[in-house]
Amino acid sequence: MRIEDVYIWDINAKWLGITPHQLMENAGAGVARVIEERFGKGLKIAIFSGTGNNGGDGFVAARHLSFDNDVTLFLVGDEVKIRSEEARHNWEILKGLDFVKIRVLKDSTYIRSLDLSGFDVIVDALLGAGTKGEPREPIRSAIEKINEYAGRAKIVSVDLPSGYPSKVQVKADFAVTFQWDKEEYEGFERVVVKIGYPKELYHIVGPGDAKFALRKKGEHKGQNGKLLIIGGSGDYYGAPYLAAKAASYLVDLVYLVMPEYPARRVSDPDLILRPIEGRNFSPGHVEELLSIAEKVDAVVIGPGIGLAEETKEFVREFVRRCEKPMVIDADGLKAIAGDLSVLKGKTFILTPHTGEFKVLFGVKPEGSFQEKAELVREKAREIGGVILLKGAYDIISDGEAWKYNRTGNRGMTTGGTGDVLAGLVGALLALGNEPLRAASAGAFINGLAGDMVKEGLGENFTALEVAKKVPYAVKWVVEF
Ligand SMILES: NC(=O)C1=CN([C@@H]2O[C@H](COP(=O)(O)OP(=O)(O)OC[C@H]3O[C@@H](n4cnc5c(N)ncnc54)[C@H](O)[C@@H]3O)[C@@H](O)[C@H]2O)[C@@H](O)CC1
Ligand SMILES: [K+]
Repeated sequence: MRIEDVYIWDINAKWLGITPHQLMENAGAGVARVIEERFGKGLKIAIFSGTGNNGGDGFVAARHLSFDNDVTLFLVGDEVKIRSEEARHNWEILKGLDFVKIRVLKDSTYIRSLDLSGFDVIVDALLGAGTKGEPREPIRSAIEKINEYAGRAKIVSVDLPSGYPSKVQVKADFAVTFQWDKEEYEGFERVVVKIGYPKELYHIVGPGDAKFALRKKGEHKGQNGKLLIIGGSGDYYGAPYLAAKAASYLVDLVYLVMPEYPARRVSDPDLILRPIEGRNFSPGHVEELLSIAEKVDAVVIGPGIGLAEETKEFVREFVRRCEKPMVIDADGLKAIAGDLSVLKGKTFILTPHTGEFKVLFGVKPEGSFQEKAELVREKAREIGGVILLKGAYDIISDGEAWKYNRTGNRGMTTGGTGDVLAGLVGALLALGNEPLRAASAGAFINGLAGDMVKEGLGENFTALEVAKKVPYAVKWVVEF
């Protein structure tokens, strides 16, 4: 478990309706439970809380422990700094209790003069995951004060020893950390307590994934992604256009390369249109496309590209030689189905629907979404890349983890929504995301945009409307 995942899962938990109040209650109750399990009851307990949510867990623990123990709560800092609603709520409860003694400590000199002898257990809830830099006063003095009692009283840290990883940190007997043991924490004993996250969080794609994937990478033009989209054939210009349109909301530059015949139908100032000679892509275009690919961060190949033999050959040759991360979609998938070896050593995402999946791998995904997920994972592992299987639940795997996305609705069976998806996934790749995250976040945003269209129009809409809702979906995600 990485701290980055915790950030994402917290947001996804909120989306599932799990409130910060519930999490804090479970966290504080968990700390109290572990203390009583290890050390018994009837204890004299000092709890040091800071003004963040780590301190909030301390307030909750104080209440739980007060039932069978003698509890003193030391608030280190000014109570007006208790900002989160859940921490404030628990602080107000504590203030109304007569059996919990409360002392507010703002002055470092006073903290240094404190006498904590007589306490059996000291709970350290000063600083947690929100710590920035070295501990500052008066927290620093409180940490040093607690450490004077190491060996004399049992010291239990909430989430992690306050001050970690700087030099000045609480010398804890152990830390009670929440739900998962975080890989990054080391050097202290950790006891993990669950705080009510459901199993879904391992697999569900939510706004957390999308928010993380959308973080801006730079302030200058070109730093936030350049994407190449290769598609179109004969009369088909809609598919690559939709992919490009959707992508243009996320990245700085979209190069749309189409055969000149369909390209004549497109005029859009948001896109850089590069027509190439002829009605279809053919192997003669490979060099030209590879040189455009040099300039971008990622490539989408396949929307509307058609199934002419020369085009299939072009796709295989391009994929075999392109070194950029790629999204391969639609007819592009059919082109490579005959020779999956072109994917060897590449960074790529395949975006098949059920039928295309069957063409690619010779088996049809069937059964529950968990069963389908196992199959997708198996095939992703075999080909060494990411597969996004489109459906009522989109399933995404990189061969190790699998995820599923629930946004979207029946209206999205309309033609072209898959092209929008391919464009979004490509854009997220171009932003520098790892393929599993790009695919997951793309599926989420695409479905959310579709759900927003449905709110206004019902279930009869077109893919262009979905593409145009992308900025609204992105805004929603960023603000969530
Ligand atoms: N879903 C979640 O995020 C959960 C979080 N929980 C608790 O919330 C904690 C994180 O809460 P917060 O994000 O509020 O962060 P913290 O409580 O770790 O600390 C933030 C506060 O400390 C101050 N601060 C930061 N760095 C400092 C420094 N170097 N010296 C002095 N003061 C400093 C900040 O100004 C802020 O007031 C976790 O460690 C955990 O204990 C739990 O309630 C369980 C669920
Ligand atoms: K702590």
